[in-house]
Order: sequence, then structure tokens, then C-alpha cells
Amino acid sequence: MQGLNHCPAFCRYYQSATMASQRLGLAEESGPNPGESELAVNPFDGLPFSSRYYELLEQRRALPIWASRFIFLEQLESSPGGVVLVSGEPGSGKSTQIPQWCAEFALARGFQEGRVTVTQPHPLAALSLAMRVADEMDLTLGHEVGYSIPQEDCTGPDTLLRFCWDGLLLQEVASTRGTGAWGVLVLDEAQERSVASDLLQGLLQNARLGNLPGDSRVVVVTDPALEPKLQAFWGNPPTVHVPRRPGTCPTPVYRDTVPTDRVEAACQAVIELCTKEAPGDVLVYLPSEEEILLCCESLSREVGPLALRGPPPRVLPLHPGCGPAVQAAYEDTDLGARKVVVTHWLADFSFSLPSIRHVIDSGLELRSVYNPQIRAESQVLRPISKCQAEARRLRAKGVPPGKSLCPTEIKHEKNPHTQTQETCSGLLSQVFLPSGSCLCLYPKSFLELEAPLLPTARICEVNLSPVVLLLKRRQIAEPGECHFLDQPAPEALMQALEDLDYLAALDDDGNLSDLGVILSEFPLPPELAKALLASCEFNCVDEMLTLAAMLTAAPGFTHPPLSAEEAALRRALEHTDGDHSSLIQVYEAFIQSGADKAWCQARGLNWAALCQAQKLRGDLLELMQQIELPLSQPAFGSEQNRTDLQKALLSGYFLKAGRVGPSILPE
Ligand SMILES: Nc1ncnc2c1ncn2[C@@H]1O[C@H](COP(=O)(O)OP(=O)(O)OP(=O)(O)O)[C@@H](O)[C@H]1O
Repeated sequence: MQGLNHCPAFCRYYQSATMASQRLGLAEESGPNPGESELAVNPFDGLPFSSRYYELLEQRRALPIWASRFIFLEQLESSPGGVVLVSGEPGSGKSTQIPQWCAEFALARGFQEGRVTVTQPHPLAALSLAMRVADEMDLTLGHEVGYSIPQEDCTGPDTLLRFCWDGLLLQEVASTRGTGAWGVLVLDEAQERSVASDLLQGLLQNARLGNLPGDSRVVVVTDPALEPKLQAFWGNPPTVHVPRRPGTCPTPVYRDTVPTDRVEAACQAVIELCTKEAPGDVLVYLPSEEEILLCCESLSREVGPLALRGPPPRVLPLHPGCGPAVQAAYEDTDLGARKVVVTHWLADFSFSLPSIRHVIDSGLELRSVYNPQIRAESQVLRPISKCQAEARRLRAKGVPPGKSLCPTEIKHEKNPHTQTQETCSGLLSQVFLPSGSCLCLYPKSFLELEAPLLPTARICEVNLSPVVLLLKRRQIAEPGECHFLDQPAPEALMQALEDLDYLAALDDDGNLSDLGVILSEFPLPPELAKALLASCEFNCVDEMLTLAAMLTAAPGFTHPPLSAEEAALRRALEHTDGDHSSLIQVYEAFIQSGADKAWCQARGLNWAALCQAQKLRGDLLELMQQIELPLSQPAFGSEQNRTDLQKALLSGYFLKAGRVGPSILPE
């Protein structure tokens, strides 16, 4: 910011933007047109726009949301309660354009109320969007545009627009180490009903966030399916309706029965599309990461030998473990190979891949669901909601590579109505495209009978202890008083309070104890944080740090062993004491390999997840050093260490303990 204030281009733009916004309310057009040399300077960094900027500007102008830009900025300026709702179907341009317009709005106000923060329910979506938006704005990632996700903060002092995993923003709001206020907060993908998004909305609605400046703005972005509920929750705020995406959406084709082997059925459907040479990329939805990987492996083996006219398809997984490699799903190769992207719920709403023409949907999702009565989480395989099924079907509306539908090209069409850019949404539907397809691997009655209308609110399905600890830490609200979009069951809240009490995190008045305050400092579930603190007492900090990091990072194993050789290499990593010791052993072997990717691949280990665990372990160690907790030397493998580790774990997880051997607890 300081740098920007001294930049003559910024000052020039800022003055003109301020004058324009005073005159018009807001500037009518974003960014210059090619050829406007005098103003062709990026107001955010003072540098001339590159040719790439203009290339992407053409693509942005073709998005359905582009027509809503002026009305959105007007509503943002004048909304009486400072809240604006944006409702539009997937792929209409909400996630990429709204943040940029908010940055322009904040710039026109001189960033006096603060900068722009955009939340995403998935860390990978925050990363991917930051990359795309930095590109579209012609700015440098990590400088003016940045992102914050677990174990990675790619922001700097000049960051004006930050994409942030919503769980992290919630932690920041609650923690003493938070980054403070924002001028505009965009809560994207509200229909996904993540815990943090629901909670942030509850807190904002109750006006309980003390660090909000007076004139800040909140923008809630959603799929149309959740719009009525959000309207009611926010008291009918101004709402921007994004026009429907042009193009015809294929009618779904249903299977008569649910296949016993989903992966096999999906692979066969992909191969059929490839052999029929139906143009366009393919998106396959399976329930779990494990099935995604199995499907990718099977497809990679089977599509190679097919006698196809073009190059063989590129098979790409898309799940939280992919990291920055996820961008490959957006890229086209020079050879124009067809992409087959295999994914799960992650791409229901985030990740709008423009070239998808064929969707193969299993109609299922695998989710962790917590049962407070038995205090246990289980993996539940269940039908997706009707709203998700519709979002998946709409993905097949894409444009095959090489068939760009940017307005300049449309103007050349022999159509008397193709005069102005404003009418482009109407025009696009008139352009002939080979039709796409949507194959549902289930009968029509399957979702009609079994699926809910909307995705289930995650706050009603998770263990609430971390949420309650967080709220108590900042005395933001009494958990029971908080006004949620969907209220969690009272017994789930009671159980969370009870568990925190058992952990000695609460005092007699129900407020956080000193121990509770320390527990809330760790980015870990309270039970695990307690076990880590206890490891100081039982002299096994080194091992417990590793275990905490491995249990928190993404799963270390990618899939069941694929060959006898891989199975043998994996067996060598297993520890006779069970999963916890195996995880420590895997981590230590990974470090000894020099964090080698090929070493991980040979054992079916998730290299990205292990790197994440390494980073998290470092962060936890730093935190312990800051709090001046006593550390201990590594002793993994000794009998004493084994017992110490068990005692530390029991200090946190005593509610889940069952004794089979002689007691190790002190008499
Ligand atoms: N990470 C990315 N890399 C490259 N292009 C992207 C990326 N994200 C989005 N796009 C482009 O921007 C277009 C609009 O996507 P955007 O995510 O803004 O839509 P959306 O309305 O928010 O959809 P959704 O609700 O599915 O996220 C896409 O069709 C694609 O062309």
C-alpha cells in the first residue's frame, strides 16, 4: 500500500477513479480497451497492461456475469446494510470477476476501510483462483493478489486482494494473531455450507465481529438454489442475479441400475465417448479420492492402445491432494488432446472448466459425518443433493477448445442481432455447437427419492468442539446464542461443551481455563492439541509432533497397493504397534529419503500430503517454542517411548479409549 501511494500511475488513477465514482456513483467500464494508450496503465501496480491482459479481458467480457458489473458496483456502493447477495449458476464468472470488482471498489475508496478478502470453502480453490485472478488483473501473485491456505501464506504487505480458505479466516478472526479488518469481505460458494462459511455468516449477521470497520461491505455469493434461504437470513439484501449461461444443456441419460463397480462403469463410459470421437472434454464424478485415483490409473492404461484419430486423451485427477498441479485441468496442449478430468464433490461448484462437454456422474459422495452420541466420525457414502446433480449437469455446457465464443468472434457471425457486446449472452445460445452429454450412472428415481434438495450444512455433521473452543476464545458469542443458517442440534453443542470440560479447557464458570487458552492457539482439534501438550510431560514431544502433523495433513496413502512390489515396500513401513506408530515411521522414512517424490510414488504415498505434514510439523514446533513449552529428544522405537506416546495420546483421547492390556495409567 505504501508503495502504491507513492506510485504516480496509482495516484493518477485513484484521482480519476474517485472523481468518476463521485460523478457516476462508480466507474462504468473496468480496465482500458486495447488502443487506449493514455490510461493503459494498471492502476494497481502502475505498470502498462500486457497483451495477455487484453487476451483475458476478451474472455472475461464473454462471461454472463459481465453484464451485471455496473449493477453490482451500484449495489455495493449503496446497500443500506452493507450486504450484497450475488446469485448465479456455476461457471457464470462469479468467483473470478466479483473479487476484481470489489478490488476496484476498494481502490476507489483509497482502501481506507481495508483491503479485500475472498473466502473459499476449499484451500485448493483459493489457490487456483488467486493464480487465475492475478493473471486476469495482470498483477503478480504474492504481491497485489495473494492467497492464504493451510501451511502456505502467499501474501505480502502490498496484497490488496486475498483469497483465503474460509477455515483459516475463521481462525484469524478468533485468534490473537489475526490479520485484522477488511474493507470488503466476499463469502464465495455459500451453497456449499462449509462450517466456516456458515459460522462467519452467523457472526457477521449478529454483528459480533469486533474488528469490522464502520463502512465495510459483505458480499455473499451463491448458487441460485440457496438464494431464498440467504435472502431470508440476511433480511432481503440487494441481490444481483447473474443471467443464465448461454448454450443448451444436455438432457441427462440415466442408467437402469446403480453399477456394482462404479470405477469400471465410469471408465467404460469414457472409452465409449473417446471411440465415438465425440468432441469436447470429459468430467467424471466419483465419490472418493481413492476411486478417482483408481479410475485415472485404469483409464491411463486403457486409452493408450485405442485406435483414435487424434492424440490420446490426457487423464487428470482433480482432488484436494493435487496442489498447484490442479491448473493442468485448465490448460490445453498444442496437440489439442482431449482432457478427461476425474473428480468428486470438489468440482461441484468450484473449478469451472470451460471446455467440458461431457459429464459422467456417479451421483454419490463420500463424506465424514460425526455422531455426537457415540463421539465417532464415520465415512458415509450417500446420494448427492439435487442441487449438486444440477450443477454437475450444467458443467456439460462448456465450449470445446478452439471454439472460443468471445464477442469479437461472434460479431463476425451472419446474424442481424450481433451488434453489441451487451447482447452477447443472448447471442451465444444461437451459435451452433455439437451437443454435449450427461450420463448419470444411476436410475432417475435414485435422486428423486433419496436426495435432499440442497447440500447438507456441514455444521450439522461435524464435531463442534473446535468451533466452540474458537468462539469461547474470543468471547465472540455464546455458542448457543449464535444465529446460524441452520442451527446445529442442541445435543451436539452440549456434547462439545462437555468434551471441552472433560479436557479441562473450561473453568467452573464455563469460560476458557488457562489450558483452554493454550489449546485454542494450536491449529489442531482440541483432543490432539491436549495430547501434544501432554507429550511435554511424558517426554515424547518429537514423536507427538510428527503424529499430530500426519493426522492433520491430507491422508498419506493414495490408494491400496497396486502391485506386489508396491505392497512389499509398503509393508516395510508398517509398524507392529499399529497405525499411529506406522504414521511416525512413514514420516521418518520420508524425511530420510530427502522428501523424494519418486520414493513416495513407488510406495503409493501422497508426496504433497507428506510435504504438507512436514510444513505443519515445523509450524507446530515453532508455536511450542514461542509458548516456551519444554521439548524432548527423539526416542522413537524404544519401549519407554512407546508407553510415553500412549500416555500422551490417552490424555487427549481418553473418551475414545478401551483397555485390552494391563493398565498404563498411574494408579
Ligand atoms: N483457475 C483457473 N484457471 C483458468 N481459468 C479459470 C480458472 N478459474 C476460472 N477460470 C475461467 O473463468 C471462467 C469463470 O469461472 P468462475 O469460477 O468465475 O465461475 P463461477 O460462476 O464462480 O462458477 P463456480 O460457482 O463453479 O465457481 C471459467 O469458465 C474459466 O474459463
